[in-house]
Amino acid sequence: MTATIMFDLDGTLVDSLPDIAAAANSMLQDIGVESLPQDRIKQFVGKGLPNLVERVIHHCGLPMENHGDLTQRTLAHYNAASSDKTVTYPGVLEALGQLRDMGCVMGICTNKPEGPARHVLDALGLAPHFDTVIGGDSLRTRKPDPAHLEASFAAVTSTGPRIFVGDSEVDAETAQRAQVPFLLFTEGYRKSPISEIPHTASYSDSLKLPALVTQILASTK
Ligand SMILES: O=C(O)COP(=O)(O)O
Ligand SMILES: [Mg+2]
Repeated sequence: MTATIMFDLDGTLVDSLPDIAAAANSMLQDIGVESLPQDRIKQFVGKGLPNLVERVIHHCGLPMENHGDLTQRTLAHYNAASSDKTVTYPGVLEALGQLRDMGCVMGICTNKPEGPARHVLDALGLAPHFDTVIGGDSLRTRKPDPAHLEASFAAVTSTGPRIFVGDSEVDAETAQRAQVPFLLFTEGYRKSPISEIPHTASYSDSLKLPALVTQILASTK
């Protein structure tokens, strides 16, 4: 038996924070506001770009009426440089190759806008592993709405158990609401202790992923 596996992108397969932070800080520079440290911006990642900009506006005490304009500015900066400093986490390419060899069908369910998500996957050589990419602006809703994950599974032809792999509280809530087993990557952008994030299993080394998927397949036989 094989599995159908949806993956979160930012903080799970790729460390994209440097490019996300650079885009947000370029937007702040455009309007003459001082840059924020990368670790601060990390706390704002997870619920999509419009939400990140909303949190930057709130943090900097800027008027919320500029949200639309500042979101477009940030997206433009991000589209211009979404893979400059972004790297694949160690072991990810090997693990994806092994899962593919096991016959798993895989896709991306990310809150990153679909355009830059596809660009990053292409630039880092990850795209061939995935049969679908559903971004944070692809539907009228996004994670933690389970409809985002359900639409991602519905977009691929698959058999066998479903699994979701992610790094955040948002991903855990999405999996729980969709009633899908959840594998938590502990080295991404989570804000809470691992013990407070509901998960089926967790891992810090992506090379462990194929074995964890095999365990879930064995337990669902
Ligand atoms: O863009 C975000 O806020 C997070 O993206 P992710 O869903 O791939 O983690
Ligand atoms: Mg993530």
